[in-house]
Amino acid sequence: MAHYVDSEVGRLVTVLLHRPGPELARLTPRNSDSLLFDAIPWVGRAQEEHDAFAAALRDRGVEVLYLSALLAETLAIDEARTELTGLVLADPRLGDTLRRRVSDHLSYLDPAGLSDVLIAGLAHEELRVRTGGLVYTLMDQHDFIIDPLPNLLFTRDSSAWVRDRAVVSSLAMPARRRETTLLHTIYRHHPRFAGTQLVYEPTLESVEGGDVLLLAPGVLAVGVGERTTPAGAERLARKVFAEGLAHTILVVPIAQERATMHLDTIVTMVDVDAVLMYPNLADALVAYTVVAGEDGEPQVDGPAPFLRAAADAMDLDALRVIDTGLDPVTAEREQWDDGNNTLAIEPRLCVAYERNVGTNAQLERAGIEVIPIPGSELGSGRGGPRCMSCPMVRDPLKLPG
Ligand SMILES: NC(=O)NCCC[C@H](N)C(=O)O
Repeated sequence: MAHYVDSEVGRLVTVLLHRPGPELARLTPRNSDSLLFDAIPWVGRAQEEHDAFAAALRDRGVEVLYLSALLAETLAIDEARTELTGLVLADPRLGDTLRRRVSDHLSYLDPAGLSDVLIAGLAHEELRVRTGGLVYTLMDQHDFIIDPLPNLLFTRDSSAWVRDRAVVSSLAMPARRRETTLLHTIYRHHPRFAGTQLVYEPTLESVEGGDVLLLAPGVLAVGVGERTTPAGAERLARKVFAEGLAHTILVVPIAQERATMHLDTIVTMVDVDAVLMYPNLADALVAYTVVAGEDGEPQVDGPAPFLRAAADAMDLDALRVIDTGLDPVTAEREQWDDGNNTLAIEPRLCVAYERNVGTNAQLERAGIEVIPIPGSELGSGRGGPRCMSCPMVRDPLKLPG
């Protein structure tokens, strides 16, 4: 199976999603901040919304893969099972006694059951033991023995594909770090990905998929801010240059704030030469242009206005810019609600949250067809259709002219 992605907008063939499940039911007012949710989602409704998202993609001929199914299939392989349970059991919080109890508990689970626990976590009350030692005894009943992964929903961030290589992210926030161990094991053990080379690994400097945009074949934009660090962008640049996956990387500083946690919260592509962009930042955004020097080391030029640097790198006269929202206040509201965060199915066709009516009208006016999906519950984690999807196959982009 050839996985291949060289743009944001080439016809989408295969995408990885995660249908949210019991891990969302772990969110409480007590833990939602540290688990990176702004509200407590209604789980059943979030699942309905997600099913509508998956159906919209399937209706357009896209193959939808589910992360939990890939994980369960991977866990049927002994080596993968040993690797992932080993990582969970290595948590120093457990101590030896509780570690033995957890190990016993996991050993009785079939691959699907183990997949469920690795995603939804294990609560204190779910581990029924007569004696769990000091650690179990002193744990609060609200504590988790294995932390849940509610942000697995945002499959964009934990991995991304650049041409035929997988970038397994190194996630910045403690609440998300274990997500990448699942992807790392899936890509190295699941038969579907046999022979896949990894360009990035979870132990390296922070890089998150939401910050990586494939502006055009050979041209990447990488946001650096709350999540991806300059060191991560530099490491990624060195790797993609060494493997001939790109000739130019635009490194784009973004404010270290929740509203702009990833580059794809302020800019996404909707056509080969058009971006949907948060107007309150459009003019201020700059980019450093990074190319490979003769010694293979990244060479940095700039800064220059982002839109100018991007057009130059993409060999365009200019990028067409469509504004999020109609006025500064609507723009700010709709940017917060992921109005910017569209997923292109092909040039001029994208999926967007229905609630962002001003932005979606702007898109339609600019000739971009919008497939609206509900997202009132899904959005409580602050992520839209692009965040919730990891394209694995897109048709190679044919550039105009
Ligand atoms: N690419 C994205 O912007 N992904 C959204 C991630 C939301 C998640 N609650 C987080 O804070 O990481």
